[in-house]
Amino acid sequence: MTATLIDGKAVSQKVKIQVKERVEKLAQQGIIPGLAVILVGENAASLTYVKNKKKTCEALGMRSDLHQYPDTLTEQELLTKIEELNQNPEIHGILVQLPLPKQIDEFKVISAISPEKDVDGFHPISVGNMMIGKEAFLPCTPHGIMELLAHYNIDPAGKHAVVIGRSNIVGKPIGQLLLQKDATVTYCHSKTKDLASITAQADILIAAIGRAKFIDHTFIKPDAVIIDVGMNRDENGKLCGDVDFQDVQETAGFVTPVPGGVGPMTIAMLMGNTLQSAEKGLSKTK
Ligand SMILES: NC(=O)C1=CN([C@@H]2O[C@H](COP(=O)(O)OP(=O)(O)OC[C@H]3O[C@@H](n4cnc5c(N)ncnc54)[C@H](OP(=O)(O)O)[C@@H]3O)[C@@H](O)[C@H]2O)C=CC1
Ligand SMILES: Nc1nc(=O)c2c([nH]1)NC[C@@H]1CN(c3ccc(C(=O)N[C@@H](CCC(=O)O)C(=O)O)cc3)C=[N+]21
Repeated sequence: MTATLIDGKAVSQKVKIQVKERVEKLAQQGIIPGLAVILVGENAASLTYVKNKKKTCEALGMRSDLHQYPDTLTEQELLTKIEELNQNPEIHGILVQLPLPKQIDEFKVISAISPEKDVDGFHPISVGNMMIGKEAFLPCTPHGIMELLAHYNIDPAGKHAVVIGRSNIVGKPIGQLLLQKDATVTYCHSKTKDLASITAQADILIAAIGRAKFIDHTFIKPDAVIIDVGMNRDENGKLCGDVDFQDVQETAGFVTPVPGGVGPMTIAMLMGNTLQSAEKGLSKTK
């Protein structure tokens, strides 16, 4: 038996259709959801993400402004720009593309974004609210993964979920969201000993490592759900995930491809958060 494909592209289309309908409703009241994306430097992965976001915003009738700067930008210049966007009523979401050049303190920058416009869900207030299960913008990649699981009727309750990676943007928050859905969660990272013996116990395995095709069938339990977050280039320069997609086919129960898995869901969730921010702004002014 080959694994069932978790089709992130198809699920993201459905999400985007729903977003588009709500954008059209807002437009009748004269409001266009606006996303501001700040890109400092020329990180290749960031450029692809930025391009996809712009395209999607346009397709959904949303506004997207790209603010692009050379990697010599100072921290103060960036903070001034963020303050200006915080004040701009036509902008409902602000996203600062990570990583930032080393002269800029990432924490300072993220903390400067108004939590009401923090559509990435990276502000400490958003993170705190998410942790205690209160309303917050959820980080797009983990939120997209939860939507994928729900769409395929994969209920995390009582399952052993193993997360490889503990970054603030993917690893840590996906573990939290799975915990909220009653999974038993184990985090692994670069200091974990005997990784394969732990991942082999996973009913749901989340790979957020950043190493091309690192996870093969020897890491996984038969019929496990494998979610591949990685965005890497293989030896031929082709986009690939952290999972060796071909090699796990006969062992896994479900698997996400790269491209076409988690990535498109990340974009769809970002559009959803920006729309939600615009809708909230409207209800406040009423
Ligand atoms: N599809 C999407 O929408 C998105 C994809 N990505 C991609 O996902 C991947 C992860 O991103 P991100 O979380 O930002 O990456 P980080 O580099 O911040 O984190 C990588 C994590 O993997 C762990 N790790 C590294 N090597 C090993 C190893 N040999 N064994 C076990 N654990 C290891 C690290 O451990 P330690 O903490 O000990 O260093 C770290 O916690 C990247 O490929 C990125 O491009 C990211 C965001 C969105
Ligand atoms: N502040 C911030 N927030 C982020 O969410 C963030 C970030 N910085 N920095 C970089 C990473 C990476 N990331 C991706 C999202 C979507 C795709 C994506 O759309 N991938 C598609 C297509 C890729 C292609 O074809 O090139 C796919 O997997 O099918 C990729 C990568 C978000 N990140």
